[in-house]
Amino acid sequence: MAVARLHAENRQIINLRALRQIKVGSDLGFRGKDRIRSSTNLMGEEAPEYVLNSFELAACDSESTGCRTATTVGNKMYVVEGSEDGSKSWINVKIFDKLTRSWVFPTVLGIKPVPLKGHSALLLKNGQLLIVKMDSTLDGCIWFLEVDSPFVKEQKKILGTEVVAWSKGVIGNAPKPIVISGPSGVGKGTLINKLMKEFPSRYGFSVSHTTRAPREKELDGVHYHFTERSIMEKDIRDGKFLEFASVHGNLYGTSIEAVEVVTDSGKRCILDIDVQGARSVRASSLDAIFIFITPPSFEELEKRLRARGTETEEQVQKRLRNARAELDEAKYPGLFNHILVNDDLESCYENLEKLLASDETADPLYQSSVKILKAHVSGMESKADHRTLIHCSTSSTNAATHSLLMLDTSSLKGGAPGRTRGLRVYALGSLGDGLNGI
Ligand SMILES: Nc1nc2c(ncn2[C@@H]2O[C@H](COP(=O)(O)OP(=O)(O)O)[C@@H](O)[C@H]2O)c(=O)[nH]1
Ligand SMILES: Nc1ncnc2c1ncn2[C@@H]1O[C@H](COP(=O)(O)OP(=O)(O)O)[C@@H](O)[C@H]1O
Repeated sequence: MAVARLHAENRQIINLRALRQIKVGSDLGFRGKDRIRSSTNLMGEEAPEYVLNSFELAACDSESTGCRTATTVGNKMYVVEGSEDGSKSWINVKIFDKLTRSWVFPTVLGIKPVPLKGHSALLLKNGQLLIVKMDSTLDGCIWFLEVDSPFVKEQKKILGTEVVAWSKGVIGNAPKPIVISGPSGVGKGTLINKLMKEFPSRYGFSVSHTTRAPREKELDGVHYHFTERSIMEKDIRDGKFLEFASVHGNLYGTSIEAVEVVTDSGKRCILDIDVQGARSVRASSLDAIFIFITPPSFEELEKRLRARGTETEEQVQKRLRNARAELDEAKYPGLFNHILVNDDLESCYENLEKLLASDETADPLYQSSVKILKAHVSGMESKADHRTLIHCSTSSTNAATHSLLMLDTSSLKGGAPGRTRGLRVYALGSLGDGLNGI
């Protein structure tokens, strides 16, 4: 019934949409051969607007010339274009300012959906473009380009340029990442190692970048990505980091990729970062659980730090000074969800395990062999309704079929720079492979 009603509603809207379609491109420097589709501005419009163009009309061109979409938001038109040419693939976002009639090349933050052989775009009410990649699995086809979101507005002020930011859409809710902080020598590493050893397939460690020198037994890419300050600073400017901080005189940071490598492997991500980093993650799009590990006494902390024997006396002194500040900052209300005292190692570990188990009832990660060959997205967002239709041609076996998916964007969490989680996808049309009610 619901499916039939949707189809009926959509047929009416197609006609309205035909009248509203704007043809752009002739005066914008596009080559005549390129096809451009434009979506009208949904921002500020009260009435729900939704469309379903015919598949042939809407399907995006994925020839070797690539694929472009153009979406208007206020006085700006956001052009997303990408192509894969042999071994080279590229993706580009540019903005046409209709007032000055000039092109602007924005700072592009986040991880891009490369390769982008073809795509379809739709402007959502929250200032994000929904981008559906073609020739991609269902799990990898949904992306968001934030063009007018609070995050992008803030970055524009900081960077003084136009900014857009990518995030990948993740179907379902994976369990929240875990941020573990605490003073140097309290036992964070020991507890995390124990957890990873006992549950290697459940937890994965976010490998940070640091400018400090490796310790004797530390391996590059395993304990840290050891890097040069100038390289790390450039990557920070390029928006590759979720957070970073200067700790004990060195630069430390969590790259977006470090977290994504873990979550993409279906594991729960553990971050070992300092209190400043924890604050930044709190303010970011990453929806995490924050745990502070505290020592039974300051004397015991000093004893452990010295017994570890990895620091010079000067470094030990610096770490102890910073430890006092961190222990104070941890009391700041609303920063840490849990504070665990690491007195006896076994009982602290047991408490940590219990705490994590109580939060592990989230949905399993969704994996699908269904491939989106071509797609067209159309929205039906209103204040109460955040559903989007994806009209696509799919393939799960050798045969391609035309299908209709509905994407529920009402409970999205996170966003750029990182992942947009909590997407729900429902199959409305002919999709096999157990897709109904994902
Ligand atoms: N903000 C931030 N802090 C980090 C990161 N990685 C490690 N840290 C913190 O940097 C501090 C020093 O770490 P490290 O040099 O390994 O020394 P340790 O804590 O004495 O083992 C610790 O408080 C870590 O939690 C990161 O990516 N970001
Ligand atoms: N509960 C504990 N009791 C005694 N020693 C501990 C305890 N937890 C950790 N340690 C020891 O303290 C030292 C510092 O621990 P580590 O995990 O390296 O701390 P962090 O990662 O917080 O800097 C290590 O030598 C470790 O074996």
